[in-house]
Amino acid sequence: MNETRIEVKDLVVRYGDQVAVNGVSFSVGRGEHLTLLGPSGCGKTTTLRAIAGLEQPSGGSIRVDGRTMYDAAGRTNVQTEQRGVSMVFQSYAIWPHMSVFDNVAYGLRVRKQSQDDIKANVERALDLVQMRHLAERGASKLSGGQQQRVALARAIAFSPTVVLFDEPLSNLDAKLRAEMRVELRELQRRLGITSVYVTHDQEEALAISDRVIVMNVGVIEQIGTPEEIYNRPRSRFVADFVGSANLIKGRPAGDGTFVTEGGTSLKVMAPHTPHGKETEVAVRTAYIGLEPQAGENHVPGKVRQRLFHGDFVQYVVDSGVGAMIVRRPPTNLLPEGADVTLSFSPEHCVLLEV
Ligand SMILES: Nc1ncnc2c1ncn2[C@@H]1O[C@H](COP(=O)(O)OP(=O)(O)OP(=O)(O)O)[C@@H](O)[C@H]1O
Repeated sequence: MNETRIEVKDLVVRYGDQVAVNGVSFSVGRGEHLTLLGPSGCGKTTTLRAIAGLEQPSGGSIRVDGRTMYDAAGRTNVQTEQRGVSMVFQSYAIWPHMSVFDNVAYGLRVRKQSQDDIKANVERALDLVQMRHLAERGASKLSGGQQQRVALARAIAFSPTVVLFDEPLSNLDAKLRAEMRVELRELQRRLGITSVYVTHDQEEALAISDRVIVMNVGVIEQIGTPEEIYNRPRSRFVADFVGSANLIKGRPAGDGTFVTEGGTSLKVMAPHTPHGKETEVAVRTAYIGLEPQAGENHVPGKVRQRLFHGDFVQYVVDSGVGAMIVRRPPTNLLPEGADVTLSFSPEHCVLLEV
């Protein structure tokens, strides 16, 4: 995993006056699944397309498997077809008038493989996505999930070293998307594919990635494993965009203590050094209990609202540190108006840097 397969350094991409990607650097290890996550317009698709050679950067460098694909200084810019990378798009981009087999074979024919190789490679790819039994079917007669599998088979048929995914599951309904995530992750691990994946869906990013890059307005906000991003958000943006968190304003008072605007003293953890005196702590909604626990921060409160979601219950609790959202399992339901003690450990009370 430590062997670097993709290296992006100080990447800048402009559209006219607008800077879409503003100095982005990261690397992807062999067999790693890295996800670029961020809101619409943050530059994640542009970054991915630049790696594929579909976008012309104006600064920085891109290396894949030790080969320089783009280098502003050295004026290198390798053509898309010569980069050895494969891409799966949101809109499947499969041809409805062709059979499943021909769709998958297309890229191999373009690469002038022999008939025998084409047959073997198409069948292997279709086996991997469990679509071989539908090889002769017309692509227009497939469900959304099956079409996406064909697109995936086509992307892996020529054994690319790197696969780039641009929101490949976003056209599927929620249930199928959840199923395909599991399949995709399984396939990616089994084949040891090095991949960069773009999504705006934070749940998807956390579920399927080895590491996640959170982007905002053309720059990287944070890079880390899904657990690091969730448990140790660096900024208000990350705490807010990934998962759900309560943000409490105040200032650090030394010795791992944080004093809220309302004067409540909390024990916190500080994985990052805060920039200013006024800052915030983030407390995940899933990490707050409603009864006292030894060694935790305690804040008295009253349940203002209870929303039953099925898989969990969401409480809005008015407290001395503001209105706090709390997610609990759907058992031992508390009524609205109940007096509670908000309880969360210092480890889950994360001081934000910015
Ligand atoms: N072809 C283009 N011409 C001009 N501006 C563009 C072009 N493509 C993207 N942009 C702009 O560049 C910025 C980054 O776009 P990009 O598509 O990379 O964002 P994104 O994070 O992938 O968003 P989305 O999820 O909506 O695709 C946006 O402000 C966008 O409007």
